[in-house]
Amino acid sequence: MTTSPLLTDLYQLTMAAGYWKCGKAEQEAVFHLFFRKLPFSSGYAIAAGLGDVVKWLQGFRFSTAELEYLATLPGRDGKPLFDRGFLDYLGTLEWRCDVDAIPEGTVVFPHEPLLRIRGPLVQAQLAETALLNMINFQTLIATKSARVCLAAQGEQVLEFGLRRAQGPEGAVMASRAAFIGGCSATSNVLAGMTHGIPVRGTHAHSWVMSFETELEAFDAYAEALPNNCVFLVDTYDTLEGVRHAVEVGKRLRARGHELNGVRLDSGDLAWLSIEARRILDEGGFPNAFIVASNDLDENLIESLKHQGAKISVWGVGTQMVTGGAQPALGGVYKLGAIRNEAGEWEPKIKLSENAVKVSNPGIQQVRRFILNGEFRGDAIYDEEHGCAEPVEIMHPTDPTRSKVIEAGSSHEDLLQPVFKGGKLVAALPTLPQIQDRCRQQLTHLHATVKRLQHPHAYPAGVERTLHERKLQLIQKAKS
Ligand SMILES: Nc1ncnc2c1ncn2[C@@H]1O[C@H](COP(=O)(O)OP(=O)(O)OP(=O)(O)O)[C@@H](O)[C@H]1O
Ligand SMILES: O=P(O)(O)OC[C@H]1O[C@H](OP(=O)(O)OP(=O)(O)O)[C@H](O)[C@@H]1O
Ligand SMILES: O=C(O)c1cccnc1
Repeated sequence: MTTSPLLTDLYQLTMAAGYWKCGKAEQEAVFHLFFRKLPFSSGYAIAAGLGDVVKWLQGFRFSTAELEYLATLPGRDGKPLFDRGFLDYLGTLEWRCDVDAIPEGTVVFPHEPLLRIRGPLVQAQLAETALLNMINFQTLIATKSARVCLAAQGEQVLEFGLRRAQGPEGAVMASRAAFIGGCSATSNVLAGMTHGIPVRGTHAHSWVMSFETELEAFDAYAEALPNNCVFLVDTYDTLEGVRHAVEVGKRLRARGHELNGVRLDSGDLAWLSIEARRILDEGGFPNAFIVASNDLDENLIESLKHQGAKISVWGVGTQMVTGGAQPALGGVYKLGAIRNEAGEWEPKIKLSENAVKVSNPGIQQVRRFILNGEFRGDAIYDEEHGCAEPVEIMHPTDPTRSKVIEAGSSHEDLLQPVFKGGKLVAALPTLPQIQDRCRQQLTHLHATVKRLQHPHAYPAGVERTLHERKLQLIQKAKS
């Protein structure tokens, strides 16, 4: 993954040049990264991408070659866009901001800051685009994966998406995020090496097609790779293919190996899997599993389960790594407060005709309330002012709806320090630990919030006193 600070939009650099010129570059600011709408009409999302964010921030330094490239960029009059003095200043920059983040694998909801960046305005601004790129995509895919894995009800889900992913880096990031959401393994060998994700695979139709007969193809595969025998059975006739797998499986067993399973990749997967199961069981292979693939997603998996499909491993490619019908999460990065010349924090707000787009002001934190092991509600509050007791949260866009947090709830604050003054202060979890966190988190959500369609809305909103200060700021900005 690139760690170049040029992984940004040009306007970040032109604004940076402007901040430098007008003496605001070092002014302290706080930005929050959040999304406004859950993807896939899901009841929750899974935070992901922080691991790559940390690597990118650790490498945040402009190299001589990068500065030389910037020096070649023309303004609209053809003269250099950037002052030499500004480029020299960029050359001295090292990451000095505080970063607080919601740990990867945490369930998150609209308007909750997944990242909070506090430090020199110019640095926080220059990080915006790369942070959005990494968090938006991985949060989208981790959420998709969590939905698919919940639909699979604990059965293995293999991520097969590399060939259909959004480019090579997108594919590796997608494999990482899919693993966080609950996938057991990936077919992407580079993601295996880069992130330590288990790699798995079967074989393609080309293997079968390159032989005269299917039987010959399975025999040759069993000879060459006797410890990796999952035969793709649908090249010519699926159930005939299963019978061939059984025949070859018996010869394999005689050599001291075992037929691991078969893969179905077309046709009616419910009916075929039931028939294939019968053939495998009657043939003496009750432990051979049935893998299914073919443009699967969470809804198809749920439907196949309702139909009684005898599938126990799910291969999911395109829909997993692209997000399918929703190819992007619309996360944004907004200024929450800026320190004025008197040294006080000034809350900032972005107005909009559209209530959902009016940003929350202040230095925000997210407090999650838990009762009897269940997540009961999240309050976005201003850390400078705290939460007023009893805690009341307002619906993000409909202030007529609010919820008072039940007495006796315990709570935890979700944003945790990752960088202090530019230094990494957190011990980063391993990918299996992040996956485990995701699995644990989901057990604390009520089943109705996890429903694939029309889920119950989890109460996540703005704490009352922050809401009131927000209304005052709106009034002030309008007048
Ligand atoms: N029992 C089922 N219930 C619901 N959807 C199914 C069922 N069986 C398969 N599907 C899905 O229906 C779609 C069928 O895909 P498609 O129309 O491409 O046919 P196909 O079986 O793949 O044919 P081929 O690959 O030979 O062209 C796939 O997304 C598949 O996962
Ligand atoms: O359907 P997806 O969820 O995207 O899963 C990946 C797909 O990629 C392969 O098909 P492809 O036709 O590319 O190659 P094959 O010959 O191995 O089937 C595989 O058989 C799956 O159908
Ligand atoms: O190993 C497999 O079965 C596989 C790998 C990539 C894409 N589809 C299937």
